[in-house]
Amino acid sequence: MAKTPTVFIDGEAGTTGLQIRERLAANPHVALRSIAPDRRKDAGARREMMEEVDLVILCLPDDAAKESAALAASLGAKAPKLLDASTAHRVDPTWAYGLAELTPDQPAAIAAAQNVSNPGCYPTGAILMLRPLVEAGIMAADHPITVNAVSGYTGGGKSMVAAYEARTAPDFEMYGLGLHHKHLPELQKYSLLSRRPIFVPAVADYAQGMLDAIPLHLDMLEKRVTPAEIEALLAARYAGSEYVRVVPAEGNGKIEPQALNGTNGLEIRVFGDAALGQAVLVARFDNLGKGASGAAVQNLGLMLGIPVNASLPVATPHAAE
Ligand SMILES: NC(=O)C1=CN([C@@H]2O[C@H](COP(=O)(O)OP(=O)(O)OC[C@H]3O[C@@H](n4cnc5c(N)ncnc54)[C@H](OP(=O)(O)O)[C@@H]3O)[C@@H](O)[C@H]2O)C=CC1
Ligand SMILES: CC(=O)N[C@@H](CCC(=O)OP(=O)(O)O)C(=O)O
Repeated sequence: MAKTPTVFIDGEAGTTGLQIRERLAANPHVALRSIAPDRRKDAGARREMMEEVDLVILCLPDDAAKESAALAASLGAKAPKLLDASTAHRVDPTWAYGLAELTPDQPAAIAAAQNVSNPGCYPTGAILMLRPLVEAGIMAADHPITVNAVSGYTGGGKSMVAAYEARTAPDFEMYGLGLHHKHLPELQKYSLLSRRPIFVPAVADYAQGMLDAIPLHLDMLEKRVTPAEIEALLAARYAGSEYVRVVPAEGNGKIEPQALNGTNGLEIRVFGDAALGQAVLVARFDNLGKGASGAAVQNLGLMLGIPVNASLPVATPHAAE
């Protein structure tokens, strides 16, 4: 019988690490290994662990992730596969970008790669909406794009969770208004945009759930299309996808961010008015699901060639439409 692959989660006690652990705990196709809590930041202990396992998931701040990647590289041929949840390697051409729905070839690229970078939460939704429009020649690569977004406070990791739980953080806050948010390089690169987008994120007083919203003036696009035609193009692009769904934008022009919490799902809607020539593309997903830990488990399944459940064992969607 083939050996069960072994996995070490470096940063397993953090927000992303804990959720990955929860998704893998009952999976009989993978064996999780841990370092004693008091040695978890000890480079020697981490290097020894890396030598033993088949794959390491880095759930660490960027600098610590770079340090871990260097430790793995120092093992040469004995280096495990790496899956990095941080921002450190997302536009590094020697790492595969772990967004399986990016192109039809991406799952195979992730499966074959030694090192995979898990995407940023906000770029995941925006890239999946923009790239098919650029590839189809509907949107020019230099089209001026703005991405407006909101995240639950778990997106800021343990320190932001603590600030919200202590009631010392604002109920709602826009940020990134210096226009240098760390997600911009990957958002621009994988959306195939030549013009730097404007990104306006916000965080609010709820734990989990994300919306990315992209307003479009349709007469400024390369080809005249209606909101329904954009919806049809995206629906055809993601037909058959296990996790990404294009959903009719019914209702009263409202959407809340928490309905997919606990799952690895991502929904795309095209709100719009053909007569006005305007549309707003909206992606909804769990920042800790398809935005982080769910995507990581989906990638781990591809990298190890094993079946996985990328959603939590008991997904707890927060609200119905
Ligand atoms: N939260 C989210 O929605 C998302 C997060 N990410 C990324 O995942 C990574 C982890 O984020 P998140 O889980 O939110 O962060 P947290 O702050 O919740 O967790 C980080 C963990 O890393 C540990 N750690 C810090 N430095 C070291 C070190 N030198 N060696 C070993 N362990 C260390 C921390 O331990 P201790 O607490 O003891 O210091 C903590 O357990 C980040 O790079 C983030 O950008 C990616 C997508 C979304
Ligand atoms: C609400 C909040 O602060 N969110 C974080 C993004 C989440 C994160 O740090 O993770 P990834 O870069 O790995 O996606 C931020 O805007 O910096």
